[in-house]
Amino acid sequence: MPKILSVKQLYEADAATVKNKNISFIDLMEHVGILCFEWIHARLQGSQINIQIFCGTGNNGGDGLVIARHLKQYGYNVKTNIINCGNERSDVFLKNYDRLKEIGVWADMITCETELPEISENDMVVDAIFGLGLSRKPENFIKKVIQHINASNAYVLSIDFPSGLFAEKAVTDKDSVIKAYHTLTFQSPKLAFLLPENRIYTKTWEVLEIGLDKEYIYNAKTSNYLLVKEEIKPIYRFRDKFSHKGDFGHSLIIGGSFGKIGAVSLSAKAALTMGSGLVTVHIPKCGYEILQTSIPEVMVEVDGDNELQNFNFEVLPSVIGVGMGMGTKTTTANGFKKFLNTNKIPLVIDADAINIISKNKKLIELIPENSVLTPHPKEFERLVGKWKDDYDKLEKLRLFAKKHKIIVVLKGAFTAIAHEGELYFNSTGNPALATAGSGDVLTGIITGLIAQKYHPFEAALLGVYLHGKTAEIGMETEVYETFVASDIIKNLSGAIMDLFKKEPPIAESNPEQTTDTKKTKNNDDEEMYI
Ligand SMILES: NC(=O)C1=CN([C@@H]2O[C@H](COP(=O)(O)OP(=O)(O)OC[C@H]3O[C@@H](n4cnc5c(N)ncnc54)[C@H](OP(=O)(O)O)[C@@H]3O)[C@@H](O)[C@H]2O)[C@@H](O)CC1
Ligand SMILES: Nc1ncnc2c1ncn2[C@@H]1O[C@H](COP(=O)(O)OP(=O)(O)O)[C@@H](O)[C@H]1O
Ligand SMILES: [K+]
Repeated sequence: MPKILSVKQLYEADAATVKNKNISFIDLMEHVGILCFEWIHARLQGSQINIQIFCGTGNNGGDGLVIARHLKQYGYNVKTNIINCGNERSDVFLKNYDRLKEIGVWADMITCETELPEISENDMVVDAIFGLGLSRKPENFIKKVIQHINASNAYVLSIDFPSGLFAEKAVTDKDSVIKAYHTLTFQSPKLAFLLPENRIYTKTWEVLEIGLDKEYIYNAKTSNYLLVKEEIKPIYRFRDKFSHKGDFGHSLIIGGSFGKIGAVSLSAKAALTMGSGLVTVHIPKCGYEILQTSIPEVMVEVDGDNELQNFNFEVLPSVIGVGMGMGTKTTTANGFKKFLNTNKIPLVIDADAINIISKNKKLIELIPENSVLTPHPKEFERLVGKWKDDYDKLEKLRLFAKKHKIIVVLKGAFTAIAHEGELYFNSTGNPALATAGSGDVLTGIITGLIAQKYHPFEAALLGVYLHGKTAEIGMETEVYETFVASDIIKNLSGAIMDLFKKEPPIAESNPEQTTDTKKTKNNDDEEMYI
């Protein structure tokens, strides 16, 4: 599973690569710079626009100088600006400065505000001011440079990081960070890119595999991972020829109230479509006919007139998904508490069931081990209280799931699945999923998987991944706005088939051989410059 490495680990991986691969750091930087150059060249195809490269004086700036040299050698219009960030100049920065001079290019040294170059909105800016080595928030003159770039409206490509964005802690001054269109980041996805509070600093990003020492990365310990197809595929189980519906479990979906029967209907349909052998819904009477006519495959039990009261279901389910459209009225809340007191069946807890638990936190202790909670951020906040920033939120998530021995699926653009102190960030999905009932479908999918004896943790990983993939498939024929929750269910089959679709072979990146790139992209709708 792609690891989200820390800054310290990335520096260690660098050192291990230099040591074990018998490659000098300057050659490694050359390799990295060429990968970035190739990325730009593939998109610009020789276009004679102005490219302005802003370099710091550390190794991020060194990358910028390598990019500048190769662009220049390919005949691009390049202007290289070196920002005097401090007294330090890294060795490889200086070497690359000389190499640029050797091909007859003198970079402009910018040391104060009055020297800031004009940037047209038609220019392309390459931001190589700070990367991993950002040690404090940019201030004074450097902050002015960053603001100048941001105000230009030019397309900004950041190298490794948008300059000014910390890798592992929150930004305290929004005006001191580059707002990139796209970021080419090296080797590992960065936690900073997965957090909603950082969304303004890079619209899109992708990982360039730069060939750092595999053994180091294999052994590196982390508790943050990016969830990608290669890791999901082995979780999926094929059906045996002689299997029958009894092998695939019985999902019970509990929820609904007057006006919100659709939520249960979506969950039930999703559990069924995901392969649950049987599905029963336990709903208030007002939903009886709706459910019976809309999903004939599903069995219906009723309880209360317009909202649930007793939770006295008669079936013996393998798993229960509970909370969708349920409401939090006192009668329902009391019935739910009684149910939690006696229940031993694994649960998938969503929406109002989470809200009821949040109002009476003692109920958390009654949640069976390995149950799955699927809050969106607001529901999670009701459960654990406010957080300082998104890093704090992730720590709360990690601790909450570990302490209560449950799996928490914190929904969002990069849904985070917390299990045993580790976090798994989903890589699929897009804003088409920001639509009514999308979460209800996710609960149904996870419930349907647990019914089929997937471990709840595996069900959460597979369910979240497939849910996101349906929206990517949807965008082959639709736009974000027209995609609705029922389309998620419709595309589930495509999402499963996609797991086994043959991808064109991806060459592995090797620092000694600079033409190969291996990429992990965060989305498909990256804005091209041309
Ligand atoms: N493994 C990999 O991924 C590879 C990484 N590579 C590249 O190396 C990059 C990391 O390079 P790096 O370590 O030299 O740090 P970098 O980001 O250039 O900044 C350090 C300089 O900035 C300064 N400085 C910091 N904050 C400041 C502030 N607020 N205001 C003013 N100054 C500030 C700091 O000064 P100091 O804090 O020491 O005073 C120092 O001079 C990485 O992002 C990637 O691009 C590839 O080439 C090879 C493989
Ligand atoms: N911008 C986005 N990118 C990817 N996934 C998203 C995005 N917005 C929402 N989602 C996904 O859509 C689902 C929304 O769930 P939720 O907020 O509970 O919706 P509802 O309450 O309408 O059912 C979650 O799985 C979430 O991860
Ligand atoms: K940068």
